[in-house]
Amino acid sequence: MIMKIGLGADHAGFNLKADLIKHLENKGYEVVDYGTNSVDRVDYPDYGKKVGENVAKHEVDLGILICGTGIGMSIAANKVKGVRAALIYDELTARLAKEHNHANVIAIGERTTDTEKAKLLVDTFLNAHEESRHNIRIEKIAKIEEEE
Ligand SMILES: O=C(CO)[C@H](O)[C@H](O)[C@H](O)COP(=O)(O)O
Repeated sequence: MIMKIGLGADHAGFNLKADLIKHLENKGYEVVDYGTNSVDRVDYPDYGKKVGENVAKHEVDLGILICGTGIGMSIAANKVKGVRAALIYDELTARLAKEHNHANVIAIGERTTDTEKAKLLVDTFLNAHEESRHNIRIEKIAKIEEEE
């Protein structure tokens, strides 16, 4: 089955989002663009929430969020129950976000990561596999949500 990936960005991530959408479509992924649709100033929590909710509802298999640094987007998306959003900034964090943290959302900074590197990080994340030895930790994260 073709993997469906939801992307969201604020104004500071709009251009990188467009580049990543083209990259993912060229690779055969189904892409859902949750905005924003221009470089007009918007608020990143609106897009972090939107993508996070669609990942949590399984409308898409994975989410990719882009803002200036990726930090705000990862904070916002992690407020949605069921989301494990990881800020990735090099090949190691891209790979371990999948292997160790079973991330279902990744966040990248357009102001901190150039386009070619961002494509490499996304590919690294997508090609990595969740390691089952970390299941107990993922379950403990889910339990924190139940305690709220
Ligand atoms: O990086 C971000 C949050 O972590 C966002 O892109 C913010 O919008 C950015 O930090 C500030 O953007 P602005 O263009 O200076 O308003």
